[in-house]
Amino acid sequence: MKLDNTFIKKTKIIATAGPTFETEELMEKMFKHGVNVVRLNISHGDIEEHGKRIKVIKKVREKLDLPISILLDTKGPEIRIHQIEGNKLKVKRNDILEIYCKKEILGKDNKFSVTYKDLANTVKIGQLIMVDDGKLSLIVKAINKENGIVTVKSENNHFIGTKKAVNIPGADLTLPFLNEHDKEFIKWGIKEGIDYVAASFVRSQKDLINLRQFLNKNKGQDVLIMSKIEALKAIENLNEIINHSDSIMLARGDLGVEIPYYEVPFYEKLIIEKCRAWGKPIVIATQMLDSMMENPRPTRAEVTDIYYAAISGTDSTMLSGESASGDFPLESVETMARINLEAEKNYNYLDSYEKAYAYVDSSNAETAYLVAKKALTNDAKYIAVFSEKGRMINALSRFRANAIILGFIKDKSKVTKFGANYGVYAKYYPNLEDYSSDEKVRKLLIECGIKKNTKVLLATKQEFRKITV
Ligand SMILES: Nc1ncnc2c1ncn2[C@@H]1O[C@H](COP(=O)(O)OP(=O)(O)O)[C@@H](O)[C@H]1O
Ligand SMILES: C=C(OP(=O)(O)O)C(=O)O
Ligand SMILES: [K+]
Ligand SMILES: [Mg+2]
Repeated sequence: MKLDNTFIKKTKIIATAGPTFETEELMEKMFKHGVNVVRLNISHGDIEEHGKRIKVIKKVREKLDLPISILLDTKGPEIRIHQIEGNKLKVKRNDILEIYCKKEILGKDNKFSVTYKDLANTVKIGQLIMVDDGKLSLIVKAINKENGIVTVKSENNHFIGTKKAVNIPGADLTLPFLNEHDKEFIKWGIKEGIDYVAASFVRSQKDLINLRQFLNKNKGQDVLIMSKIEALKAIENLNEIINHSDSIMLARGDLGVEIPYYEVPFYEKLIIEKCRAWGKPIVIATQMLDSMMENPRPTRAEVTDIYYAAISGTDSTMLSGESASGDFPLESVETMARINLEAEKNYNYLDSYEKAYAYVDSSNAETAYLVAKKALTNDAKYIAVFSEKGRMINALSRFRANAIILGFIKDKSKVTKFGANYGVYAKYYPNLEDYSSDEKVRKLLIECGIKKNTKVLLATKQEFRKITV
């Protein structure tokens, strides 16, 4: 592991892989520019395609010796458009379109089909159907239940693509939380060594209990559950969902159409605060740099959005289409990293630290609290933690120590389990007893790219001390 580049930051970046972001060359650049977690969205693509990407991720992270995590994002109970001819169907304002739900057709000539067989029984005349995270609004004009065809009128111009998301705001969909497609992918993912499952459209703790059971039954005990808050029901059951999750993603794409879009910022602030208080990593996602799909520079609004997410205490910020299929994936990650770094300069570490203390609950927390305080009052840029399973590392991340947390972990399987955690870079290191030897620690830190004369705090769960490299 080399922590000597400009883009080593505390706020983590999750980037979605896709047709653009999948080559070895780009992966290497993206990892060096601040990507910490690669997201595979299984709403798009098959096992073979994602399998190729996992191979590349593993190869590059090994080459760079970086603890890059892999996140598998499920389909969940969602609606998507089937294949569109040429992946582009031009829709104009006031166009009349037919949506087929009982049979699959190739989308063209203002006709396309969707994955939800009950669509015609669910919608009502005058209701809104949203496509592509709300970028296209369709009003229901006629319903043919027998043939499963819903006729709609378009409110605006837009290009529809294959597998774009479809939302019916307020509707209760008759879809199971865990579908066969997701189960097959998750079983495969466990074998491939994924670190996180991002659970789409979680509605209650019951969904999460089922998912945990399914993971455990398939040897996925170590896989962390990241619940995506993107359904109205998830907002209603927020506390029980956070309680039953390892981490949370605020999936603003779907959420912004499932609830009124102007309520999203309120929930963003509330959910960051809840997750910070309960010590669960939180990810803010979707449209963070949407304009960079086509432009090399962000809008002022996007810069402000990322900055405020970071300074409000999010652990990670995410790239979706910007990295998966945009024209400027590397510029996007660099832009995001620079904004995150800027927010870190102005972050109120003291305030955050004091708030976290109110919720101390683990045996590691007392030492972590003292170490984090030392990092606040000293000029130590790094905290090197020697940990069996990483509990002490978790505790320190939670206190928002104002330092990069270098986690030396004995349990190899835990090394990539901190990708979404604020401040943490972990490395497999079985000789925890080396903590006591200044000489051995110095050598280790220099190997990790830390320069001579840098002040570093060393910690185990019992004690800590200072060292100058
Ligand atoms: N594996 C993939 N294959 C093809 N396109 C992808 C893939 N992953 C993402 N994309 C593209 O990037 C866009 C944004 O990514 P993402 O947020 O993951 O998907 P969505 O918004 O459709 O849920 C997608 O709509 C799709 O056009
Ligand atoms: C991240 C999201 O989920 P997906 O891209 O899978 O729809 C979202 O809805 O914001
Ligand atoms: K998904
Ligand atoms: Mg979504």
